[in-house]
Amino acid sequence: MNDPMTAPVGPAQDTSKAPEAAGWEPVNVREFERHAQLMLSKNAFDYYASGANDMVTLRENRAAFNRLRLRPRILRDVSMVDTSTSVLGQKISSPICIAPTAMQRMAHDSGECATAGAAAKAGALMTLSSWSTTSLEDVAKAGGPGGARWFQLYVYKDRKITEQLVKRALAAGYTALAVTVDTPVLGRREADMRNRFKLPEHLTMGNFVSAGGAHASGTKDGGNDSGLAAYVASLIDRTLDWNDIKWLRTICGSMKIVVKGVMTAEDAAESVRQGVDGIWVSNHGARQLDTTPATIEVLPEVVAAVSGRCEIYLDGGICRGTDVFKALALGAKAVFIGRPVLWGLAHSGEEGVSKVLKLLHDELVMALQLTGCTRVSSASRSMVTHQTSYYSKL
Ligand SMILES: Cc1cc2nc3c(=O)[nH]c(=O)nc-3n(C[C@H](O)[C@H](O)[C@H](O)COP(=O)(O)O)c2cc1C
Ligand SMILES: CCCCCCC(=O)C(=O)O
Repeated sequence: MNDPMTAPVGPAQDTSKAPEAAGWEPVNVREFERHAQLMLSKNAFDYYASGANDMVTLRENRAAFNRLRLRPRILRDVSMVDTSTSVLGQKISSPICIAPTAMQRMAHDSGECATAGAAAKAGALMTLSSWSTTSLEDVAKAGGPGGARWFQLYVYKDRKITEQLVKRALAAGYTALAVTVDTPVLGRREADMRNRFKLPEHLTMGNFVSAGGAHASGTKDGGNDSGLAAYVASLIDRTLDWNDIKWLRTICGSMKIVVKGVMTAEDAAESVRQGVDGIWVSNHGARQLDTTPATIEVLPEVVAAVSGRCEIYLDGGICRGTDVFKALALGAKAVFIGRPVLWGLAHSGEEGVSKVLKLLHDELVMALQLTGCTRVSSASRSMVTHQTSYYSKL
């Protein structure tokens, strides 16, 4: 297996098969996606890009942001803008954080290490997937001692494996566990079914190498189906409930606990009752239950139910600085981006991720300036309205 820290530029960056991609400097996230489509194998691009079933929610995650209108304030000296903030007491340079996405080495040989390097350079928070193609220890090393890092947890049926993973994350300096709660079974991703999705043979699930066998390969023979769905069905614990969150608290040491995948006021209120440290509003990038609402649409009900008792984060469909602004204005403490990071990786590894982070950061700064805000906490509820509110006043 290649050492991800020193691996040569891999086939994903070979533009000889995609001459249209050579020298293309995308100017927005959607162009990074189009570029990635030219560069990546169909197996990899479809896995990264698709949503579940008819992808209604995938479209909604974007469309709902576009239905919101901004109400800018004027004459407020925006010559200096400060985007810094904090999550769970940790200072970060920007409210734009990195969501966990599995198997990043399909996008670039340097995969998760490149993402960690770019995050550390930008002072951004990175969340590493349980299903990383690099070990969590190597990713921590790549991010360096100052890097802000959370670890995303999938709970395995084999609780010893789960417990070891949690202990390793603690030892490696991850400061929070983002427990993903929306994935008792894998969503129906039809492109992966058609492609009979498989993790390429030269890659492994970096956190499970010592567990060996199916744990490390990341896919099982799914027959005519996606190998990922078969892997999840055989190894991931679908009995997960609130008692497991209590159990995780007993083994996670100083790491905080964030539940990732909250979509209703009821579950937000229950999460607070159960004493979680943070609530992550997410529909898993529209890859699990299709026809749920967009995340930005459910944010207000979650904010109301939580009523300031813990931090709230949001992901899903963010690809503009104005999207970030809208989520902050509606009560998110920070936002997370999933696919945009993969598109940056596919473009040019660490440099590509840095470019995506900078692009979104610059767009956020401009959104703040043009709405009359000099810091992220100035983005307020009154600055966002639904497009229909203008028609109702006619
Ligand atoms: C290719 C891919 C892999 C993902 N892998 C994980 C994962 O391992 N763990 C997890 O909790 N969420 C995973 N997610 C969901 C993301 O963390 C996040 O919720 C979602 O991507 C946000 O939407 P966005 O891609 O529109 O930014 C994955 C998403 C994608 C697109
Ligand atoms: C227990 C479900 C694992 C899902 C695999 C990675 C992921 O979250 C995704 O593909 O989406």
